[in-house]
Amino acid sequence: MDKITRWLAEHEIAEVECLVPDMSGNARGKFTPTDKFLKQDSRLPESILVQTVTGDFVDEHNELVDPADTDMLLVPDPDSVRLNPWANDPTAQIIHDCYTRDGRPHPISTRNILKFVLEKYLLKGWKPIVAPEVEFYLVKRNLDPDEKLSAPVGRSGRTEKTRQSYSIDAANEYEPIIEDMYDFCEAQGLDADTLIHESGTAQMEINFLHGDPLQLADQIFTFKRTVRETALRHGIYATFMAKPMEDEPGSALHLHQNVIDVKTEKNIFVDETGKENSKFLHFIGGMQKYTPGFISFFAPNVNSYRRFTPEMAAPTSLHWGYDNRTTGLRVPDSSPQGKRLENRFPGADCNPYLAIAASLACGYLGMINKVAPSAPYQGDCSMEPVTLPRTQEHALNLLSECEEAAEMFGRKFVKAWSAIKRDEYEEFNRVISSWEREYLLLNV
Ligand SMILES: NC(=O)CC[C@H](N)C(=O)O
Repeated sequence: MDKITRWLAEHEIAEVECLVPDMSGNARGKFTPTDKFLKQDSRLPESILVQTVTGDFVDEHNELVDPADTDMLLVPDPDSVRLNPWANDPTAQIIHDCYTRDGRPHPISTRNILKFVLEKYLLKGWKPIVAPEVEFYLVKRNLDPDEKLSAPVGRSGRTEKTRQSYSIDAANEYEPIIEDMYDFCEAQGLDADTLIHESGTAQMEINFLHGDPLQLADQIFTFKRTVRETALRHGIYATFMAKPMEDEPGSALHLHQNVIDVKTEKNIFVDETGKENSKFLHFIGGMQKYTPGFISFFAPNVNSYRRFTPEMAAPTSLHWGYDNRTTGLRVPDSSPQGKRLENRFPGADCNPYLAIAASLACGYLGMINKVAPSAPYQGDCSMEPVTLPRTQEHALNLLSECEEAAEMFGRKFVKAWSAIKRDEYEEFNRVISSWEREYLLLNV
């Protein structure tokens, strides 16, 4: 706490945002005046952990959280203290770890789930390293959900024909927003590296520098808030929805991952001569074998499954390949120390703690169980049959059959996640879509 106290004093902080990521990876919490924050233990009701983008989850059977909705204990993580650059008064934002009242890491906190997976690595003397890339769209403000909410912004009215990844002119068009975004990132110490204009109109991608998985999950959590806030200040919205527009590419959260030996800090995916070794192949094998069971963490919303279509550089099957962007698992060209696997399955809409935890869990299981991968895929993999689940229901059924997911994430967590996501799926299914009305109302 000393480190935090000093930091708050140094920055003359008046208020502290005590933040906890919810099930969707969004920020929940409370504001506390600094003096109160320093004097009291922080507490919040346990039920915020089961909140999602669709609102509060009603725990009918009182199984997931304590029926009395007791407070859980919050412990601020000194490594997550950041300035909130858009607040009026000097404000700090601090991510908190959640504990049960008897002092155990809370089993339903998504940040804890990532920590559980990292502990498994540590027991083997390993430390994973990740580098995320996050895509998002800037969209016009429109509060009517029946209208095309997500019309992209842009003077040039680019269409599919003129779609250009990496276009500097397109990125320049959004320069004022992007400049503010960078300023805010810098003020918060986020390692946002390069920004490019992606192939969708007004679609951007930010690459993060590689580093510690928990730190980077915290950074993405903070970055999403930052991007939404910056866009609002410019009178537009930013969306991390996986597939916001039918005719534009979806948005991904690609994860580059490798593992180092804690003692030597050497990449365990290569041997002394720099050649990739069996651990690397088993890591890939694990990603192939266990991704179906864990896919609901890469694709957490009903909309996420619309992204898995063969066009637009999104994955549709479990193949892997060398420097092949049509496969869901890609081995980029690299130096030996940089040998890594890019997981292209997660959508930008995922909870970064859970997506990173799931991805590392699959690789870990592959190494532990020595799972052999298929042969690397050559050529255009988007021509292959779609084998990834196309619905949330299918993904949740795969999760329920995956004993390893319950072992890695904890039974209570998987139960909570499944209950919440099935509930959302049922709610979505109740809604008669405009497509159904258009084609079926008068024709069947
Ligand atoms: N940068 C890319 O490779 C495009 C990825 C694509 N937008 C997806 O949804 O997966």
